[in-house]
Amino acid sequence: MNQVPFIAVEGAIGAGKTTLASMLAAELNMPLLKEIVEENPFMERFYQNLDEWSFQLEMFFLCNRYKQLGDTESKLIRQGQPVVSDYHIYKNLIFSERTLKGREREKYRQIYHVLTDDLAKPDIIVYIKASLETLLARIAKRGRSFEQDMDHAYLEQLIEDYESAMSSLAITEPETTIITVDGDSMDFVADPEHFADIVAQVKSRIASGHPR
Ligand SMILES: Nc1ncnc2c1ncn2[C@@H]1O[C@H](COP(=O)(O)OP(=O)(O)OP(=O)(O)O)[C@@H](O)[C@H]1O
Ligand SMILES: Nc1nc(=O)c2ncn([C@H]3C[C@H](O)[C@@H](CO)O3)c2[nH]1
Repeated sequence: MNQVPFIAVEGAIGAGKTTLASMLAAELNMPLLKEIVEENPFMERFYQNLDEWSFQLEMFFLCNRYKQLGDTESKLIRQGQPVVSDYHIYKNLIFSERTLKGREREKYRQIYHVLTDDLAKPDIIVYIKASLETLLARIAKRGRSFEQDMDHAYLEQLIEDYESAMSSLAITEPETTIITVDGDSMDFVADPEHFADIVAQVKSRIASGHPR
């Protein structure tokens, strides 16, 4: 691995990505790339009517992430600086394949590939895998109003979509190391030993060397 790793934290809604990414960035003394969700003007309407608002919402997320990652690439990654991000660009496809249909899905796929195929890919993905019960508890704890009536079937489906996505990334991006964290049993917030265990895994992958 490059001595200056690009680390992305991923997992379904409420898994703890931002929390863990912030903790890792502080612990490893790396800059944090954090997505600002509240700026998305379609969020509330999307959760009220998925079919009507999916395309606008997915395009907004895609354009924002493209800009943010493009900037990060030129300011940090290409300058030899490490970074910890609270998302992987691939999540756009995980969500859009679930929320879009027909011509919109096809058009979105094409735009996704045009925009993202040449972006830097993370060296390490820390994938927080958590059950529906855990995700619902964390979504309730965070208390964003637009997420409180989320369809459980949608969330359950996303858990499966994340599982498939991580399996396909392991094949299509073999140079990326995926560290899976059991988000139900590993409480990196409450238990310092659990966090230390995750840090040790990340450090060992960095030390093991793996060209980007
Ligand atoms: N290991 C944990 N134990 C207990 N609470 C946690 C844990 N991780 C995160 N939380 C809490 O769960 C809520 C969701 O966490 P966070 O915002 O980090 O999730 P996320 O995966 O970034 O969410 P999103 O998918 O919406 O971006 C927050 O209130 C956070 O404080
Ligand atoms: N449809 C859709 N596409 C995405 O790319 C995407 N990324 C995040 N989210 C939702 C999950 C949380 O509610 C909230 C914060 O992560 O935004 C998304 N929803």
